Amino acid sequence: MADLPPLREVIARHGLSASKALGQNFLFDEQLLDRIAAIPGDLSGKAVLEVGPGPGGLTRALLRAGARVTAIEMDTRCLPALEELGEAFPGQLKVIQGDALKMDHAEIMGGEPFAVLSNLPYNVGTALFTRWLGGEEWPPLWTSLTLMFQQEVAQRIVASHGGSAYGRLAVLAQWRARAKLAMKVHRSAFTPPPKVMSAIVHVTPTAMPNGVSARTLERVTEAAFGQRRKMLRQSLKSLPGALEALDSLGIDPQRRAETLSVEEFVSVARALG
Ligand SMILES: C[S@@+](CC[C@H](N)C(=O)[O-])C[C@H]1O[C@@H](n2cnc3c(N)ncnc32)[C@H](O)[C@@H]1O
Repeated sequence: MADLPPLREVIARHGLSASKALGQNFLFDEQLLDRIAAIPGDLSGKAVLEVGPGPGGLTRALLRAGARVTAIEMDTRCLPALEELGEAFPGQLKVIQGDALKMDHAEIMGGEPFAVLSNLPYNVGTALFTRWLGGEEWPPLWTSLTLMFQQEVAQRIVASHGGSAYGRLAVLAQWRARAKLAMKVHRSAFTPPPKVMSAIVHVTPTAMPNGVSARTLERVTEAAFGQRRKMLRQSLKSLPGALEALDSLGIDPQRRAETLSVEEFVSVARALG
């Protein structure tokens, strides 16, 4: 196995001071990085998409685990460090420079199933998460998502109905996938430390319920949680057929959005056709 220099040395040698504009907070603890790389299970020989490798901390853990990694990084300053890493693991690492939000990931991965691992800035992470979990096509080409979020967002993704964390993100993440909180990561593990705690969410696709369109479900949750303090009879009023759907399903229109389970949202969307 390749003998790699410590990450701090790599960063110093390549002058990779963390850029605030690019949301850079680096992880240096290699044991922690190995534990993160182990979350999706055995990656040996598997295709992995890593978004935002930065200086390559998680990347080296993935390569050590035997994964074939395609990494998309926006910051050109990181490329020489990633190139060095690629040389230490011949044939295992492909680096693509650019904005992951503007790329077709399935195409980049050559149509082959892949696991996604990523530690991204909050806004980019949420945008990609919504994209990976949205759309009518299911199952997706990705086999799992292992993503770092600020802890509060991670809790919203895995939330059950009945609480204030439950909302559109939870329904999106749970109606045809299993989402669990895999690991909490203390802010002090990052350089520089962010203001808030982080957590890693692990998502795996499940079967898509029959007769439901992703777009319709999205419209229902958008309307319901858009006015989450209101009763459904008010918040869903603007959606044609929604109040009739509640009636036919025996769902009390005086309930509020956060009391509806994921399954109940799915049945409302199914009734709307
Ligand atoms: C929070 S840092 C994490 C770096 C490294 N993975 C780690 O854990 O130490 C996020 C990385 O994502 C990169 N990045 C930010 N926005 C991006 C985008 N839209 N596409 C690709 N990379 C992006 C940043 O340049 C940065 O290297």
